Amino acid sequence: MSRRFILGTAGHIDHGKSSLVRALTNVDPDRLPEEKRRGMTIELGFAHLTLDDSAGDQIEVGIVDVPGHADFIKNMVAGAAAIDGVLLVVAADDGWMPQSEEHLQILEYLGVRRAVIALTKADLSEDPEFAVEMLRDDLQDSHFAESPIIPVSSTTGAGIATLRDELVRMIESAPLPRDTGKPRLPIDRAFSPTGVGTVVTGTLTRGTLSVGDPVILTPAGTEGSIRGIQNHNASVPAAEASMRTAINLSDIALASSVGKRGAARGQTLTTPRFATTTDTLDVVISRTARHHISASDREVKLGHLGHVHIHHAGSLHRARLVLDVSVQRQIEPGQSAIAQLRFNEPIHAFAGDRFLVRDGSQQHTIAGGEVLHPFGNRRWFHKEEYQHFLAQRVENRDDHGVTAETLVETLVHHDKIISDPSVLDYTDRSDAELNAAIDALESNGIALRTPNGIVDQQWWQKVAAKAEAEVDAFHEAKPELPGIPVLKLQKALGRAAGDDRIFHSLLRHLSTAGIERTGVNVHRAGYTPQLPPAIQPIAEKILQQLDTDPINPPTKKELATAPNEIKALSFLIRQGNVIELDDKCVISTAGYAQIKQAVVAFIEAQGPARAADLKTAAGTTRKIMMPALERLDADGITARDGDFRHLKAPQPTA
Ligand SMILES: Nc1nc2c(ncn2[C@@H]2O[C@H](COP(=O)(O)OP(=O)(O)OP(=O)(O)O)[C@@H](O)[C@H]2O)c(=O)[nH]1
Repeated sequence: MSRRFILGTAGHIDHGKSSLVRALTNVDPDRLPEEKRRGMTIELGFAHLTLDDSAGDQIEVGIVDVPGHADFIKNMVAGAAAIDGVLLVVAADDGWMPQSEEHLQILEYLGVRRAVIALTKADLSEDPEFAVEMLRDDLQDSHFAESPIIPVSSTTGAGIATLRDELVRMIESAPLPRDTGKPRLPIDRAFSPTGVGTVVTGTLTRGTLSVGDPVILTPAGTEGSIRGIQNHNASVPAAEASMRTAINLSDIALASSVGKRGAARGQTLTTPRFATTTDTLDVVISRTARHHISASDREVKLGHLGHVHIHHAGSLHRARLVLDVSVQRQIEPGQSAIAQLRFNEPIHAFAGDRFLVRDGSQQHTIAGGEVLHPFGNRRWFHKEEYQHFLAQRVENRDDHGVTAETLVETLVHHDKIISDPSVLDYTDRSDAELNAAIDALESNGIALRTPNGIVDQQWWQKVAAKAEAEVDAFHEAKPELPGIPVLKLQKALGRAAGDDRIFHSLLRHLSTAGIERTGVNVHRAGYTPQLPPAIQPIAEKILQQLDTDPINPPTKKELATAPNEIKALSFLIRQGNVIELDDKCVISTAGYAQIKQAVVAFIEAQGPARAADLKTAAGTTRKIMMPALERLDADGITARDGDFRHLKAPQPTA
């Protein structure tokens, strides 16, 4: 299989980027009539180059030619957001210019780490070697300080072969494209050729998209599916990570015809699993301390509550910058800071995404950043624990953002419960990487998988121990009750029980410690309620009083008024020794049986009867008979028909 690489171009206007791409590929990347007329690149241009690697295999290079003019920085960022390496172009006759510097800073901010520098128009330079030396100075204190500098001329063809060799070397030294299985395609162009529907183009940064896949445009939230895929003008069944591709969409129109819900640059195409948007990003922001930084750029303030423009994955958003003012109110050149970006509109972002910060007037590129947590919490941002959570993320990063283990560990430490592990979907880490991280954290005693989420293991054990202690304390304090009511236990456990699904997991976990739930109560397995010794005689006395004249028992009030008497009577009712007829009357089981027998005998002999006749037959009072009959109805012995009760026919057994 041939290797793929997305190469961006960068450099000051008229330094010869487009000519160089043409010399390398024989494709003219300036495709707009206006570009031809004005002789400069406005939109992103795309070309395709096939190189041979050192083993003779092919490398498919997608070239994104970005505009050099200062007015078109937005387009430049859209192109640079998805590139694997850069061809930085500097004209030998002009040297390092403002957009050479700005592009270099943008590339650094966006995390581009591989470059070949082309010193173009070498034919116009009297001393190309001196020009190379000067350029080396300009690149000092940048990530590209050691990158190869190749003098070339697109006019004479000099140096082009060497440049190709250097490009191959750079590509071979780069890691293979990563596939996290999380497809995202930031759209750089959207158009609607007659008879074909909507076509979008872009670089699929991760994952795979296949013909027929359901897709969603984010942040618009418009659903559709993939009708066709092209790569370098040929139809393919699927697009893979790091592939420049054109996708023909079903059910998604162009933005111009359906307002903001349609396809346009700035939207990202993804699958429904990854379509959640956010309006608050927790980030780390850095400002360069380059020696070339201009005085006017240096003076731009980047402070707490300032308005900034954020370029991210080809889209541009306004945001409010929030800093932890206990640490700093400003980010000066050369400084980094944890910050929160608050947007007024939804944005689609993953942890690990890079972005560019430009000032409110869009005149200056002032900083770059990386997303630490895509679902920031505005209320918590200033809290110490939250700052700690973010600081840990800053410290444990690699080229793809926060490491998988830190992503999980910091989240369980801070939240204690990840009840919705799908937040981990929004990271530049595959499911396999995240699962391996969770396994490692489980074996280190840090996290624990429960059926309903991932929890902080130590905290979970503490909560489980507290729950056990609550159950035992309840049995001890109220041995006559079957167990602690669920709601009471939930309240005692606070946050742990706030999420019903997690509380459910906790109860399941507790079953291994011999704790069970029956109905609304949680208790030790096999627990039998019993009255405290001091109350037992009271219960016996109540039973005696009820047995004296079983069908004409004393009322509840007559039986129990003192707290211990009430406790004893409630216990007898719960245990089934005494039947509660209504809120005033109780009766012994023997008394109820007598009434039942009298009612059944009377109706069998006389047919359906009125309550008054049944009361006389049973020899009790109306006060007892009325609720007793309702109870007999409920028990399926009798049934009511107007003023009459008849016996309920026994239900056929199945
Ligand atoms: N002599 C000479 N002229 C060159 C060379 N490369 C480019 N040019 C000329 O320089 C001018 C600008 O070249 P482009 O390739 O359009 O420059 P660009 O960097 O793509 O410009 P933008 O895309 O608008 O930023 C054109 O007139 C080219 O003919 C070269 O190697 N030698």
